[in-house]
Amino acid sequence: MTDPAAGPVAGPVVGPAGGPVVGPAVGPAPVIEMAGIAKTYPGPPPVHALTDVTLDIRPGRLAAIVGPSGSGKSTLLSVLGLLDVPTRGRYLLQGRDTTDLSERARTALRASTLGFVFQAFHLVPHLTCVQNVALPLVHLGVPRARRRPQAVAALESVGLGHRLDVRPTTLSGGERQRVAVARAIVHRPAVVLCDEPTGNLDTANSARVMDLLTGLVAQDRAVVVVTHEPEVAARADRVFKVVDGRVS
Ligand SMILES: Nc1ncnc2c1ncn2[C@@H]1O[C@H](COP(=O)(O)OP(=O)(O)OP(=O)(O)O)[C@@H](O)[C@H]1O
Repeated sequence: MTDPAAGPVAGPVVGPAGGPVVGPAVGPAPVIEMAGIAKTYPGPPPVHALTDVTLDIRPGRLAAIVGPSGSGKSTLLSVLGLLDVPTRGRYLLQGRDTTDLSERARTALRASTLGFVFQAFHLVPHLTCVQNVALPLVHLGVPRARRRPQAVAALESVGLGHRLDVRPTTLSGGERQRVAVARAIVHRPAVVLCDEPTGNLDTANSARVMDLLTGLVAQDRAVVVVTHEPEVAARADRVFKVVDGRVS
């Protein structure tokens, strides 16, 4: 597993055994493998939000999840993000079966392996940009002295090295989302999960955020984007279509 406290934001992803991720001719080994995943919300009445979902996500790839409203995209992202537990099926993250993890182990795995970007940014308004970006490092127990340099490096990597100590409320929407991207990558997660990351942005800022996300892909991270926007999906290496809880 990538050591989230190991240093700068950029750099090659390594495999579970510490060596480079080397896969079959089809591409690098999957970082995520789902087989037969189902999710039913109990209700009443019960809602079968996901049915028999089998997919894999590979490093160095941008995957888009598209589909009509209510089709199950957010549910799929929640399961991928270890925020929700499937009713059935198997979910391997970096080769580790997540199905029977305790809540505590699930939270720890989520914190070390995954980064999140949301449509509405979800920044803490009373913290500065650098404090917001350092939050995942606090949760991972990174020593205080190492947090700021890592957060600064992450903000520099999204072009915000000059806005370190201001509050995000003083920034534009595009800048706020770039802070959110910095927060998502500061601990060097293997996978970045994004829920409509450009949904609140104009065309120019959307393109800039997508450039950042494709830059992560170039660093061998896996990026997964739920989107309604065809121009975002058009940049994906793989598009998963969700219809009535089934993925194709
Ligand atoms: N907590 C919940 N309890 C019960 N049903 C839920 C819950 N969350 C979602 N659902 C239902 O599960 C189905 C899939 O919802 P989901 O939010 O995953 O769809 P979506 O594709 O993300 O939709 P949208 O594009 O509108 O955000 C819908 O029928 C929804 O009403």
